[in-house]
Amino acid sequence: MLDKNKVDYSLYLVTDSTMLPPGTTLESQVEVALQNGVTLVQLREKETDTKVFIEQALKVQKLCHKFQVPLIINDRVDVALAIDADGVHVGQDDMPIKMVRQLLGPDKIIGWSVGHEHEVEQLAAMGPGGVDYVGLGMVYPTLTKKNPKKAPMGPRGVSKLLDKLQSTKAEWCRTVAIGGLHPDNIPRVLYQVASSDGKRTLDGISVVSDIMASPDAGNAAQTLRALIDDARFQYAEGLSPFTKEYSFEFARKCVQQTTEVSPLVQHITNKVHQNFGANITLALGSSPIMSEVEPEFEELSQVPHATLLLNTGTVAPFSTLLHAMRVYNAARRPIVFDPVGYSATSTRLELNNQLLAYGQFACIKGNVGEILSLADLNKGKMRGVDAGSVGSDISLCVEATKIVAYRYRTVAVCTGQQDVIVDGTCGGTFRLSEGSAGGASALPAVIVEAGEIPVMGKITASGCSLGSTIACLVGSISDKQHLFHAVVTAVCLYKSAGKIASERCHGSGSFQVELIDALDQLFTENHPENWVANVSRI
Ligand SMILES: Nc1ncnc2c1ncn2[C@@H]1O[C@H](COP(=O)(O)OP(=O)(O)O)[C@@H](O)[C@H]1O
Ligand SMILES: Cc1ncsc1CCOP(=O)(O)O
Ligand SMILES: [Mg+2]
Repeated sequence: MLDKNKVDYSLYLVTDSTMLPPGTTLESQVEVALQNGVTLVQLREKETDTKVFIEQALKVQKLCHKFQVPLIINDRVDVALAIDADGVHVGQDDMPIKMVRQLLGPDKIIGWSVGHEHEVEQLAAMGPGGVDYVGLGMVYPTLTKKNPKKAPMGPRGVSKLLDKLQSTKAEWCRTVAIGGLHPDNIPRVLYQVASSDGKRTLDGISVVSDIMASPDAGNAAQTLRALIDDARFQYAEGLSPFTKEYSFEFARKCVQQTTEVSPLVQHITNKVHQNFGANITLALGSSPIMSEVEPEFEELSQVPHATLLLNTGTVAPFSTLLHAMRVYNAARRPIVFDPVGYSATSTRLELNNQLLAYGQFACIKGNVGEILSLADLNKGKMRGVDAGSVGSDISLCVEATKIVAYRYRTVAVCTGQQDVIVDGTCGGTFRLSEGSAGGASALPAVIVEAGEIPVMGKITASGCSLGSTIACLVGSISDKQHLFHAVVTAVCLYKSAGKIASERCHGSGSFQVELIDALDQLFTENHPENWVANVSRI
């Protein structure tokens, strides 16, 4: 007899026989998946007639019994009743939960597809007698769901739904994430998804194509099982010791590589920054390309060492920003995100939040106003795109930068007289169902400074151009090299050039020109030990 409180949701297979590879059947795929660690099965056959569906359900049920794994039927309450399945999964447009419960009785499992906070409120209002678990998503785009009604929400969107489950006290409700989940993004999703209070993490992940469409479904399931059991998230190699000698050596190598590979830096940036950013990119031995033409994004992203600078300064159309982000994420090429004027208007806030909810960024860079707002530590909204007068409290800046780095699993940079850089990518562990441990405060952080350089804050697009600089250097590194160090190198280089330029210039007009000259010079000479900016670990 099923005890629905003891169900293991960790690896939940949802079937789809339209994607079976040649030589396999629905049953053969399910069987090898069960042999290799699947803990729950849902029969989801949208295009099958009732008679065949029941035949299939009985066969799959036999397999599930053999492995003592519960079988859930998608949508068809009648089929579930007819074969005495363990539960039913319904979507938002299917039979209402109350009716499903009346038909199934209290002991069966009811799952619901949930993508919006108000749906969580509804299930909370129904109490423990309603929904037993929710499928949260979709996390990433997937071909499995044809014409999806929901936009991908990314790990951040899923976390927000967990927050809602917490605030509505729906503690009985179990959760799995679904949509576009594969071995290359699952550890990150499991690590990243947690309620803000850290008390709620996912109970499992749900996959369709990764197993059903695999020519070796056993191996696919085993890989997923291992990732879940390993409970570790690893973005890059462990953090190297941050000694001065190591930093110089890394910086030299990083500049050298940038010269050698000349990264293509696609800029989707504001009009104010375009010319300046292109010249800075050239000074750093890289190739700028300003493009907002969606059909060419994919081709650009495939160029070796392509990098994307995504700057929301004069707000390119949302679809363009989103498309570029998807393309570069899919190509596993780095994106440097500069949410200019993040909370200056509600339009910007909404747009930036949507990008942040879905995408994965190598680096998020902002001025103090932007980073404080991103960390929810800014009182009130920003007045414009410049930092304003909020920036004097360095410990608050460090706290905010850590929150941003942790929340978005990125290298976060907060600019100002002192630049704060925090590494949120270095890895960690997750535990299904047990809440998230650790947190932002333990992340490695450094401060880069070269004294007060007021003129740096007095030219427009100086922050944006730091974004270009970061993108150039980040574009040059390999997967195995440490992203954090590349960002630190870029920030040091830029700050050092700013210091030199400020001494050579006659005012903010000539500062721009001197800044490009100084960057060019420092980059060409490549002697990081002579850079004037100081890096200190905090
Ligand atoms: N008072 C200052 N002293 C030294 N460097 C500064 C100062 N203000 C800004 N910078 C530098 O200028 C660049 C732009 O920073 P900031 O003005 O904070 O960003 P934004 O241009 O996005 O508003 C960064 O590289 C930052 O380090
Ligand atoms: C003035 C202005 N308006 C929209 S974007 C922009 C440039 C902002 O540049 P930065 O963030 O580097 O100061
Ligand atoms: Mg800026």
